[in-house]
Amino acid sequence: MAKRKIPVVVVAGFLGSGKTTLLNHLLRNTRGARIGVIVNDFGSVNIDSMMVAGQVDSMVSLSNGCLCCAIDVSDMDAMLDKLAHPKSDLDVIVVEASGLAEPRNMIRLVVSSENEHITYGGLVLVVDAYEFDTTRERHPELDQHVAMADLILLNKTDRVDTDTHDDLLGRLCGLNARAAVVSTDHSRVDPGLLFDFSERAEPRPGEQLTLDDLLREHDEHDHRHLHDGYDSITFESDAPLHPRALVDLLENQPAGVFRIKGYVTVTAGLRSTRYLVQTVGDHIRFEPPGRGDDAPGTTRLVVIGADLDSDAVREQLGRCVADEPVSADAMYAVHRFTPR
Ligand SMILES: Nc1nc2c(ncn2[C@@H]2O[C@H](COP(=O)(O)OP(=O)(O)OP(=O)(O)O)[C@@H](O)[C@H]2O)c(=O)[nH]1
Repeated sequence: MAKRKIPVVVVAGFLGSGKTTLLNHLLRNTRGARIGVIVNDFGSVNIDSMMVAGQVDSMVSLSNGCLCCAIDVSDMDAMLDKLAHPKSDLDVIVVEASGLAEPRNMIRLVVSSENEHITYGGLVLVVDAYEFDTTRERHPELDQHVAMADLILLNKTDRVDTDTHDDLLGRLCGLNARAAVVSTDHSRVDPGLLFDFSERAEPRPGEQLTLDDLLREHDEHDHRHLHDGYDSITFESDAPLHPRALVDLLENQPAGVFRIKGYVTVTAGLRSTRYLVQTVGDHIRFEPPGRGDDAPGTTRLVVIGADLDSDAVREQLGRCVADEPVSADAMYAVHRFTPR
């Protein structure tokens, strides 16, 4: 009997909307399914791949650019070939696009693949309920992304009140009457909703984009990409950081910054502590580093934003390095942002 083709599900969503959180949730709730992932990060250090490391059956990671433009169909094929081959017993491949990727291009790359073991499995779009309207003001094309999706996760519902949630839910359903829209907190969705996508050789005509549409639009090259104007800066340090200085910087971010993520070591009193730190807009969170933390002791942060002054950002981060002993109570600054 012919082997079933492996569905390739594309997960997209603006910076910080909850894509890696979704991937981690799926990997912890596989129900026996074997999952391969392709992880793409905009920065030169792939923090996302570190955040899912150790949980996944097979992973390919690509950093330093947006999957939607940094690669062509043959590059995508090379990545898919690593995961989908005759001996591969994966049940699904999840492609986590960078937060600045164009979903249209991602779909095109998968649909145009010549790998005979895969089939396009649909687009899952993660929407940050708290940031959606602000982001949409800067990027009206988010409406098109919503319209293209097969499943929409209205995520971070814990950060908005019921009226805002209901209003947003109604608008998303209005933009895409075909897709299921599911409200989630920390991307906790029934995995069956993603893995049961039926085989689909191409986006369904009349309902979203046809293959012809995808290919034609890409040839035109006249459309702006979400990542136009965005930069990413990587900051690395072997010396630990001063927790209060770091929190001060995160609370008063350099102009243009939208997203910061990475691993930090902070020191206070006699202790050094390691965290995974993340900001989305003005929302800050410090968490235990988890299994993917492959360089304990060092700090590696990726800062993403529009029109950033790289030297100024690096200099500001450099000033957070603790160059003399730090009193133990400086750690309270961080404790305000750790999950209870
Ligand atoms: N309050 C709240 N925070 C959330 C929720 N989902 C995710 N987060 C947090 O939002 C931050 C960003 O989540 P990620 O899953 O890394 O977002 P992402 O879309 O992968 O980010 P990029 O890859 O940088 O685009 C993390 O600190 C998450 O813990 C949620 O439902 N509620």
